Amino acid sequence: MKLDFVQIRGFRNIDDLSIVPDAKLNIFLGENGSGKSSILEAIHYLGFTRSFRTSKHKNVIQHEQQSFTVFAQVDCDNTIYKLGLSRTVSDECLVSIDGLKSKSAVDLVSKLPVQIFTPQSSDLILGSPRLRRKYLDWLLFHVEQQFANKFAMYRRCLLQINASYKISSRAKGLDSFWTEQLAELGEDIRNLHESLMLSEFKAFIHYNLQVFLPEFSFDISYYKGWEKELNLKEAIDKNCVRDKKRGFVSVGPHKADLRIKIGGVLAHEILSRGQVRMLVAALQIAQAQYLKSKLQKSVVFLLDDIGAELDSSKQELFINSLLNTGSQLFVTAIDRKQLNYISNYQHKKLFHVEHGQVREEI
Ligand SMILES: Nc1ncnc2c1ncn2[C@@H]1O[C@H](COP(=O)(O)OP(=O)(O)OP(=O)(O)O)[C@@H](O)[C@H]1O
Repeated sequence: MKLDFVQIRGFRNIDDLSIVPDAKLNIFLGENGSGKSSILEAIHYLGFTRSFRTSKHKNVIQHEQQSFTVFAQVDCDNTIYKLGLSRTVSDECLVSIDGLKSKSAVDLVSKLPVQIFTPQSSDLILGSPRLRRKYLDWLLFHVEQQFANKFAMYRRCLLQINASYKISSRAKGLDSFWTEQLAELGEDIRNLHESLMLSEFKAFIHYNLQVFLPEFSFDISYYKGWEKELNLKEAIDKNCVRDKKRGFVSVGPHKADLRIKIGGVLAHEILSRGQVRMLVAALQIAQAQYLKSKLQKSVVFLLDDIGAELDSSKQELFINSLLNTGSQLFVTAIDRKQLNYISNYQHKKLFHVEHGQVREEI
C-alpha cells in the first residue's frame, strides 16, 4: 500500500500542491507555519475523513475558499486506486473512488490504512479509555470484515436505548427488543476485541516493548466494559434502574479498555514523558506488524514532529521498525539537524516546505 501521487487543494495555507512520494521514506523540512503538518493532515483525511487537529472541517478549508480537496493515487499490490475526498464549508463530505462518487466514507477509509504519530499521541496512554478502544477498533476495522458493520449496528442500538432510557413512558417490549440486540452485538464486539488480544498482536506489542523499553516488564490486559462474571445481557439488566435514572447504558464494549501496567501500577504513573512516547511507538508498530502478517497490507504512517521527546536513536529505531513492516512514511521536522541520522537511508525523498509549497531536493 503506497501513495504514488498526492494532490492537495485549498487546504490551510496550501493552495495547490502535488507530490510524487517515495515508496518508503518522505521527509518534509520547513520553518514553523510553513505547512508541513498540513500536508500530513490532508493525507490523514484520506484515511479517516477527518483531521487529527480539529473536529471542525471548516477550519482547515483555506480562507476565502468553499472547499478543500485531497486526491491520491494508491498502489495496492499493483492494483491502482484513485481516491478523492472533498469537504465543503456547508460540511458536505464528497468521496470518490476511481472517479466514481461513493456514498460511504467507509469505502474510502477501508482502502487506505493510515496511522499518525504526533506529540499528542501520548494521549493513547495518558488519556481516556476511548482512545485505547479506538486503537483496537482501528485494527479490527482493517482486519475483520464483519467489524465495521457490527460496530455501526451496536452504536445504533445504543443510541436507541439511551434515548428510550430518557423517556420513561417508552413501551417496555420495545426496550427489551433493543436490549437483546445490543447484548448480542456487544458480545460479538467483545469477542473480536478479546480474540485480537489473544492473537500474535499481543506478542508483537511485547516484542516492541522489549526493544524500546527493555528495563520494564509490562502487563497488558483487556477490560471488556462490564463485570467479569456476567454476560452483557445480565450486566445491562443489573444496571438498568440506575442507568435509566442517568439516561444512558453504562456497560458494554463502549466502556472497554486496554490496561497497561508495570508491577501492578498503570504505566503512565511510572514512565517519563519520553518513555510514554516510546510505549505509544511500540503499540503503533504492533498495529503495522499485525496488519502486515495477517493481510499482507502495509500502513501509510504519518510522523509529525517526531523529534519532540524521542531522542535520535529512538527515532531511528521507530523509523526502522516501521520500514520493516513495509510502511510508507511521511515525516516532518523543522530542519535537518533534528534528523541527523537520515543520511543512513538510501531510499528517501526530501521535500522543503515554504508557504504551503514544496520543493523536492534532488
Ligand atoms: N484555514 C486556513 N487558511 C489559510 N491558512 C491557514 C488556515 N489554517 C491554518 N493556516 C495557516 O497554515 C499554516 C500551516 O500550518 P502548519 O501547522 O501546517 O505548519 P507547520 O509547518 O507544521 O508548523 P510547525 O512546525 O510550527 O508545526 C500556518 O501558517 C497557519 O497559520
